[in-house]
Amino acid sequence: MTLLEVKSLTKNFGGLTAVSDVNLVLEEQELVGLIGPNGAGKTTLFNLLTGVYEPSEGEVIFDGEKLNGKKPYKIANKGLGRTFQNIRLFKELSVLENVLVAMNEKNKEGFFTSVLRLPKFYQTEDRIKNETLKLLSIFQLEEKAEERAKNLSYGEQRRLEIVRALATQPKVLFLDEPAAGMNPQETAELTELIRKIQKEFKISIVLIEHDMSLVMDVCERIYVLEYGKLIAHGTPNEIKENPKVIQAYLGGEI
Ligand SMILES: Nc1ncnc2c1ncn2[C@@H]1O[C@H](COP(=O)(O)OP(=O)(O)OP(=O)(O)O)[C@@H](O)[C@H]1O
Repeated sequence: MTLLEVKSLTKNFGGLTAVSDVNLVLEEQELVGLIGPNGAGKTTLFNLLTGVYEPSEGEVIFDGEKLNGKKPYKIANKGLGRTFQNIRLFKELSVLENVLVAMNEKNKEGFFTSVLRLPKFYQTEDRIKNETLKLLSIFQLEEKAEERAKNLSYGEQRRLEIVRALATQPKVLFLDEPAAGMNPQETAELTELIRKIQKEFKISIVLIEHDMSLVMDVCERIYVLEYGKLIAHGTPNEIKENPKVIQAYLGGEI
């Protein structure tokens, strides 16, 4: 079933069209790549889909509902989770607290339950903590639960960002260059993790990534952007052999 539909999406910044007439679909439980040279419009497209920017033209339809004009937190609550290119953790908070903050919006107790610390409040708190620890264990971060985020290795911080996005219980997870700055070992582990996330959480994933081996390895379909326009889409094998894609990446020197 189609989960997300993007119709003729365009974003202008003054005279620059960063995203131009883009159409794409995302099915349930699909793992899709979004690639393209630097400045192609990939992050802008993520920002349009998650409500950070309003489209200049076009529509974003999620689960049959038009998202245009909705605030980012409303869109997140509807089930679109994301990570950012630059790490955005609360560095002074513990790993556990970082995830609890992300979960908070989804699990808000009634005002009186919270303020009066009724039994339900503690039950909910315990349940959330247990769920969080379970989530952390999938990402091999359980033993670091009490560690401050700033003391984690780079790869661990990136994994924690993904945990935070998953804590909002998304139906679609947008990962913006999750392997950026990772060494080959960390990238290989991340590749496995992305597969595991899709299977265990049964969600759709859209992945922006410059590491082509990662993209070709995990994605079922790939969309290619160049100068804001979609120039190709297809399976990894089709994309690898597409002359327009080769031209975009290698400037015609095949
Ligand atoms: N807020 C903004 N104001 C003006 N121009 C912008 C803004 N955000 C992005 N752009 C421009 O839009 C174009 C697309 O940028 P975007 O960051 O979406 O590309 P990208 O494909 O994600 O690139 P990269 O792979 O380098 O991250 C670029 O020319 C960029 O300079």
